[in-house]
Amino acid sequence: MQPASFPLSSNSLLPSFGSNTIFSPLRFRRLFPRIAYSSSSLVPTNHYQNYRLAPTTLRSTASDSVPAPEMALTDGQDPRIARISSAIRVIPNFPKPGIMFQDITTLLLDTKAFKDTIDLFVERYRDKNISVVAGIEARGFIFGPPIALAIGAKFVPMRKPNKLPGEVISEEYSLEYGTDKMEMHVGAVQPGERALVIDDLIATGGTLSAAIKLLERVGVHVVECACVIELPELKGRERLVDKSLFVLVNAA
Ligand SMILES: O=P(O)(O)OC[C@H]1O[C@H](OP(=O)(O)OP(=O)(O)O)[C@H](O)[C@@H]1O
Ligand SMILES: Nc1ncnc2[nH]cnc12
Repeated sequence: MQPASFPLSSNSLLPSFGSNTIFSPLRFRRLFPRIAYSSSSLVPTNHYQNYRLAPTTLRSTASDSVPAPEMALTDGQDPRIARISSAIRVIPNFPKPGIMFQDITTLLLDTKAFKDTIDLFVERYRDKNISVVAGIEARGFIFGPPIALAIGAKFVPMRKPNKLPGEVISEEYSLEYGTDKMEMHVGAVQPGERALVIDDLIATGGTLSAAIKLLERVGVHVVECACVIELPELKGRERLVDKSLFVLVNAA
């Protein structure tokens, strides 16, 4: 039996920025200036309603401020990461004015980048005794199942209210204005199981923290949360408190 929290240390395949992030936009801009992310600032107000475009240009990200030795690791960065990052499209003003929407549908069109994304997660989580991959609606349903199949875990959907047909347990979580709810089928997981929670993106962290609470309420050990993209300005990572978060790309 493995210890409750195994060390997910970085290795040569998956260099880290100190936090569990393996891509920084600053370094990416240096390497690929023509396909760098739009340099928006994101200022939180509430959930989606909130990624207001501030009228500034470049700004540093959390990843930019990590100590030099950690940055040096990225020189040997896995070449798959740059392709994944460049395959993600940013759509300004969707679904509301001021929001820079990180659109992963273009990543799904790039068969190599999509496969690399899944492979990077599988390389990290195989042999970690994970029996549950919990995917968050909607885009966690895209990345979760192939990872679950590859590591020999079951896939458990974490859904928005009134979508699951069976008996559910729910967890309400707060947005800046109002609340939302996440649901999971009763009996989908058993106490003592080890879970990975997967979504496409972490912004404020409210969604992931609700998923963690839901799983922990029924005695599941959440080994780690994983996302393709992090919006570091929104500090969602802090909301996960002591839970480890692994992301592939930081969007600034
Ligand atoms: O970290 P948070 O601030 O909680 O935000 C992250 C969530 O927001 C997005 O989903 P969205 O709410 O757009 O729902 P959808 O996947 O159904 O479109 C994203 O896919 C995450 O699930
Ligand atoms: N900027 C963003 N792009 C995509 N999904 C999001 N969820 C919350 N903020 C988002």
